[in-house]
Amino acid sequence: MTFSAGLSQDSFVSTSRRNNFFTQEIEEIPNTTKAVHKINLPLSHHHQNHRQMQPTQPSFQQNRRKTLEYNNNNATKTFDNDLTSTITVKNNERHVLVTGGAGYIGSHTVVELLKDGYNVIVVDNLTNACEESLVRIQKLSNRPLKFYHANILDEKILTEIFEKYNIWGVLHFAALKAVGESTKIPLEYYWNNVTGSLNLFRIMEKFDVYNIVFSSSATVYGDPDMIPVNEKSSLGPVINPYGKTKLFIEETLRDMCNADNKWNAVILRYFNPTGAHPSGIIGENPRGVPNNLMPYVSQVVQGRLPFVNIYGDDYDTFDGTGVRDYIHVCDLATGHVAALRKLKTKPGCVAYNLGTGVGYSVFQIIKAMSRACGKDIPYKIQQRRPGDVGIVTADASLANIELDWYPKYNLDQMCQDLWRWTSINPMGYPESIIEKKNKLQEKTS
Ligand SMILES: O=c1ccn([C@@H]2O[C@H](COP(=O)(O)OP(=O)(O)O[C@H]3O[C@H](CO)[C@@H](O)[C@H](O)[C@H]3O)[C@@H](O)[C@H]2O)c(=O)[nH]1
Repeated sequence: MTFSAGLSQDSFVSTSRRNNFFTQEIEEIPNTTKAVHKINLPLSHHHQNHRQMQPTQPSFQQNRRKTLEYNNNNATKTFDNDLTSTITVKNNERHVLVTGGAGYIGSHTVVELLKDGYNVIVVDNLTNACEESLVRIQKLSNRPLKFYHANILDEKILTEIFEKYNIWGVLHFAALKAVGESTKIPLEYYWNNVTGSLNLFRIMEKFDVYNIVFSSSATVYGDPDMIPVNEKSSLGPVINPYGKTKLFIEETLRDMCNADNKWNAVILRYFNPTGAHPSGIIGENPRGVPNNLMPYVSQVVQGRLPFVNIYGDDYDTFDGTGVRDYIHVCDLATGHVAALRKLKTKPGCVAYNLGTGVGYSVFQIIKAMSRACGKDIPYKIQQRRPGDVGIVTADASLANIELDWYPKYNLDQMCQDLWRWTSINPMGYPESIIEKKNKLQEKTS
């Protein structure tokens, strides 16, 4: 039987809103020695009369791979627009490298990094991310970034990047991330996530770059012995290969920091990221049928899926459905900026939970999404999903105290922002030339 959760309409974002604000032009520049793309960024109406954003040719010699370098010669030192307050760009020639910066959490973090004045280089192989997010990030933050379409397993390209730029630290997001998929193709997960990370760490060490922020997950706690879970809780056992890769990389970083005090690592354990940038311009772009609850619910609202499967209503929770600690992706993003600040104090290896400390059940999530979109949401109660636990919430007081980081967004805001992003971008990001080519190559190989 299918039920439906409908609540009074608190706020409604019209699905008729469409994002025609961004019109990306990508043009192949015929050049015998370089395969480059030119990106023309659209202008904010605030700036159209004052300045022109002109793409420039990449200044580096790279002729064997697809590399994009976004540039904006006329970037101003201060700016304001309707999305950000006035921001002073610091004069800091040092860069941070963001692996996986085109993905969901990475892209929102890059916006915050650019706002905070960092010079950002993104490395992303675009397997689970879209190049379009990078175009939009620059629009949002009104600052350029540099992008390498590359895999972290590629020692040669990483070496070139470290040779070329004065890199101060690395934010390491790049990873395969689907729990279910990891049980089917474990070798891919160990190869990409573990070997890729080891490759990155070795190259960092070679170039005397010892500052890293690592994207970990609450999954490292396994089935936690106490709720809310704090950083002193025991780690593992973790049953799926995805979670094992996170735990192994954490352990590697701890060993590296213990062995050599030049290394500093801030490990961030995310709870359940959701929402999207409040502008509705960047957000999560799941490929295929989403595994996670929030994007799944959102596709049900869109009519792309018929109903929400509620995996179990017999847990020992107040309404029987699973309870999780959902956190707005923009709060996670500011957590990374706080982590970089922490790295400047040379803390050794430290781990922090990033969550709100508040748990919501599956029923509460469906109701909150219903309020955000003003529609009834059909659902069906199903068997428990294998591997799920009843309740996981964070004790994030360590991050509050030591990082001076506090989440700002509540559940209704998370749902409203998610729904705004979904309404404006019903099918996610448009595919770039690179992604189309990748797909074609996958089909023909
Ligand atoms: O279609 C769905 C999907 C999920 N759920 C339930 O919703 C809750 C949240 O599930 P989901 O969104 O899949 O998140 P988690 O299973 O909590 O896993 C997330 O959070 C973990 C950290 O806690 C990360 O390690 C994972 O990568 C990330 O997917 C759970 O109670 C699920 O049983 C449903 O009822 N129906």
